[in-house]
Amino acid sequence: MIKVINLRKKYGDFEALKGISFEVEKGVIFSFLGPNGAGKTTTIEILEGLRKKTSGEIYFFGKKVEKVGKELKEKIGVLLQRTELFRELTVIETLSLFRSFYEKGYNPEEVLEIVGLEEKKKSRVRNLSGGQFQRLCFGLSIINDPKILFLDEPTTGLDPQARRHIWDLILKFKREGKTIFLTTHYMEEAQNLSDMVCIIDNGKIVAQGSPDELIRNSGLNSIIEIEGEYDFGEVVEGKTIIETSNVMEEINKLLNIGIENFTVRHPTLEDVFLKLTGRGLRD
Ligand SMILES: Nc1ncnc2c1ncn2[C@@H]1O[C@H](COP(=O)(O)OP(=O)(O)OP(=O)(O)O)[C@@H](O)[C@H]1O
Repeated sequence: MIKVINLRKKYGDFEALKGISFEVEKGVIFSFLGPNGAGKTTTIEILEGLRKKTSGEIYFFGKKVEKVGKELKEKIGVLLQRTELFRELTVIETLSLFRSFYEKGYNPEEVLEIVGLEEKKKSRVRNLSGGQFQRLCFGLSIINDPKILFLDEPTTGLDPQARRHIWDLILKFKREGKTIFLTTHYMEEAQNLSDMVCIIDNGKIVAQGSPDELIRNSGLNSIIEIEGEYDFGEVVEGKTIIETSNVMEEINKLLNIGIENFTVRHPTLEDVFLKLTGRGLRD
C-alpha cells in the first residue's frame, strides 16, 4: 500500500529524517511511535503531501510517487495533529463543505451516523466538546471514503471515554479493509490497535514489527514494579522497575529487605520503547 525507501528530510543543516525505510501493507493499522522530535510528523506530512522530502523513494499502491497530487489525495484521508475549523458553521455544514472538496465520497449524513454525531447535526462547531470535535475531525478525514487514512495523534488530550470512541472508529474503519497509518503518544493505544509498529528515534527507525514480536524480540523477561523510588531499578513515575529472568530470586530479595508492595507482570510495548530509546514518549 505504502513503501518508503531511504527517506531523508533536512531542515537547513539539521537532518530530521536520516534515511528511513518501511512498508505498510493493505488493511493493517500501522503505528509510528517515537519521543517528541523523533520525526513522526515530518514523516506523516511528507506522505500526506504537506512537506517535501529531501531524498528517498515513496510508493503508493505500487507506483512511485514524486509529489502527492490531486489524484492521490482523492484516495487518502488525513487527520492532522491540530485542526482549525470554522467555529460558526454547524456540524452538518462543515461535513458538507469538506465533502465538496472531493469528487467521490460519503454522504455527509452517513458520516454523521458513523461518528455518532446525529444529535449534534445542527450544533455550531464552537459548542462541541473536545471529544465531539475530534469525532467531527475524524468524520472529515473519512469524508472522501479513503483507502488509506493518516491519523496524527488522533486521541491526544481526550478523556478515556472519548479516546475509546475514536479507537472504535479506527477499528470500524479497519474492518472495512482500509489501511491506517497512525502516530501516537500512547503506548496502550499502539499496543491495543496496531498490527505493525515502527519505533523512530532521532530520525532513525530503531525497531519494526508487530507489538508481540517487538516484545518477544526485546529480550525483556518479567517485570517487577515496586511502589516507590529505589536505586536498584529504573525509576519511572514514582515506581521502580526491575526486569528479570528469575522472578522468584528477585521477589525473595525484596521480601528480605522488607519490601512487599510490588506487582509482577509481562513486559509491554512501553517497556520495549523505554529499553530502545531510553526515554518515555513525552520526554
Ligand atoms: N519546519 C521545521 N523547521 C525546522 N525544524 C523542524 C521543522 N519541523 C520539524 N523540525 C525539527 O525536526 C525534528 C522532527 O520534528 P517532528 O515534528 O517531525 O517530530 P515528531 O516526532 O512529530 O515530534 P512530536 O511528537 O513533538 O510531534 C525536530 O527536531 C523538530 O524540531
